[in-house]
Formats: sequence, structure tokens, C-alpha cells
Amino acid sequence: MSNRIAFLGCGSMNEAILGGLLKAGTDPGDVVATVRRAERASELAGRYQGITAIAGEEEPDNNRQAAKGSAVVILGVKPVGITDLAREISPALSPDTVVVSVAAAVSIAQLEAALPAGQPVIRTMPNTPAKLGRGVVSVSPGTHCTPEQLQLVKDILRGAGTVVEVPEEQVDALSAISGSGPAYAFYLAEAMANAGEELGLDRELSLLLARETVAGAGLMLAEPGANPAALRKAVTSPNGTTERAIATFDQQGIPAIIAAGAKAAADRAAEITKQLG
Ligand SMILES: NC(=O)C1=CN([C@@H]2O[C@H](COP(=O)(O)OP(=O)(O)OC[C@H]3O[C@@H](n4cnc5c(N)ncnc54)[C@H](OP(=O)(O)O)[C@@H]3O)[C@@H](O)[C@H]2O)C=CC1
Ligand SMILES: O=C(O)[C@@H]1CCC=N1
Repeated sequence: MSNRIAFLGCGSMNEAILGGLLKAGTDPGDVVATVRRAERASELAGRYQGITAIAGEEEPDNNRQAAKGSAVVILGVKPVGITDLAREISPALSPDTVVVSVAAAVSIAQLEAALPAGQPVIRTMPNTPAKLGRGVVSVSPGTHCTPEQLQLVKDILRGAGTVVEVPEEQVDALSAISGSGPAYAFYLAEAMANAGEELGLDRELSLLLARETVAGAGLMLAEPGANPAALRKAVTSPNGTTERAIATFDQQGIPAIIAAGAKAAADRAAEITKQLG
């Protein structure tokens, strides 16, 4: 079996994983990516020298070509297209090719039903900081995935960040925290930039302050043993300014609002799973 990894559907998420793996030392010659548009394929080939990127509008057989002979294929299209893609590549898969899906809401059972009987499957839930090797990626093995195949994929995905193994029943909850979570952090940065403007700062300065502050705080959280509550307390002088801000957030129900948002994300995943049948 080759070392080849095929990224089938290489948009925001699969590109982030691809970027993280290359940064961690994966040989670009072992990477093939497929997309629909030729323009997107050229963009990827230009950005990641040495990979192969194949556009469906130029080579309609691109997904099967990429899947053939790959040790691992990572399905990265939208949830609604995942099982069609799985069926499309089925004739090109060897029995020990591990099929990894990054899709929200597509169950292992749905994936396995679309693939040849006995095909090893791993359902994952990554997030976009994978691009910097700072993502979180969950793995949940399917029925036919051996411990060695799971280990192989975990070793590969470690290039994208922290790998956690979870039972499939927990994926929707995990996705509501780490899968969608980068968007929540960016949303906070957007809100902070707007708040600075309302306080009279000019737009550019306020955006710079918000970006660097959220990024700097993120780096502190990334230190071993970091505790968010302790880090917050270290900024909050008794009877000072931060204390007033946090009290206002609490009074306005921000923690409950965040919990409600996360629950809505998890509920939406369950809803999509049902819709996909
Ligand atoms: N974005 C995120 O933060 C996260 C996303 N996910 C999951 O990742 C998956 C992809 O999402 P995302 O990356 O945001 O979506 P994007 O729309 O950014 O990427 C989808 C990519 O798939 C390509 N594509 C579509 N159909 C085909 C096909 N039949 N054959 C080959 N390529 C195809 C598109 O090509 P083209 O560009 O040419 O149109 C595009 O590059 C989803 O299932 C989502 O649930 C999971 C965790 C986080
Ligand atoms: O928004 C979505 O559906 C995907 C899954 C998690 C992050 N993005």
C-alpha cells in the first residue's frame, strides 16, 4: 500500500487539514486533492507546491483517479454530497483503503452503506485551525476499521492538531464546541472590534486590538495546563474595570447564550442526519 492521501473535495476544511499535514512534514508528492473547478485546482497546486490537484470540470473521473491506490481518502464535500461521493469512488477503492469523512451529521452507518461491504471507515470532526497544526480532530472508527488502520489515521491527523477518540454518539456535541468553535472565537473578535468602534476608536485600530487580543489569549490558553477561569481571574482586578465588564456579561446572560448556541448547533447536526436518511 502506498503512502498516498487523497483529499476528495478540498474546500475550507480539507484544505486546512492538508495544510496542517504538509506543515508537519507530509511529502507533497503523496498528496492528491480533488475539487470541481479548474480555477480552484490551480489555486491549490500553486499554494502547495508538489501536490496533485485535479478538477472535475477537466477530468470527470478525478475522484476515482485520486482514490485509486491511496492508503487513505478523506471525503471533504458538503454533507449532502458525501454518500454520492462514496458511491462514486467505490469501484476505485482497494479493500484496505481507509475512508475518512470530515462531514458533520453523516453517520458511520450512512457512510458504510454507501461503500463496498467491509470497507474501513473513520468518521472525524476536525476544525479549521488544523491549517496551523492547532486543530482538534475527533475520530470515531467504523465497524470494519482495524486498530492498526485507526492508528495510521490518528498518526496522520496528528499533523493537523490534537486527536481525540470519541464514540459516535458524542460527535454532534463535540462538533458544537470544537467543530463550529473557531467561528465563535472569530465572532467574539468581530463583536470586540465593533465595540471598540462604538467607544470611539477608529475601525482599523479597533480590529487590530481585537485580533491581537483574541490571538494572544488563544496562545495563553494553548500553554500546557492552562485554565481559562484562572487566566480570566488574572486579568480581573478586584473592583476594577474587567470585573465590571464580566459582571455585565453575566447579568446579560452570555454563558446561557453560548450554551444555547452550542445546543442549536448540535440539534442542527441531528436534524441533518435525519434529513439525509
Ligand atoms: N468548514 C469547517 O470549519 C468545517 C467543515 N466540516 C465539514 O467539511 C465538509 C466541507 O465543508 P467546507 O470545507 O466548509 O466546504 P467547502 O464548500 O469550502 O468545500 C467543499 C469542496 O468540495 C469540492 N467539491 C464539491 N463537490 C465535489 C465533487 N463531487 N468532487 C470533488 N470535489 C467536490 C468543492 O470544489 P469547488 O471549490 O471547485 O467548488 C469545494 O472545494 C462538510 O461536510 C462540513 O460538514 C467539518 C468541520 C469543520
Ligand atoms: O457549519 C458546519 O456545518 C460545519 C460543521 C462544523 C463546522 N462547520
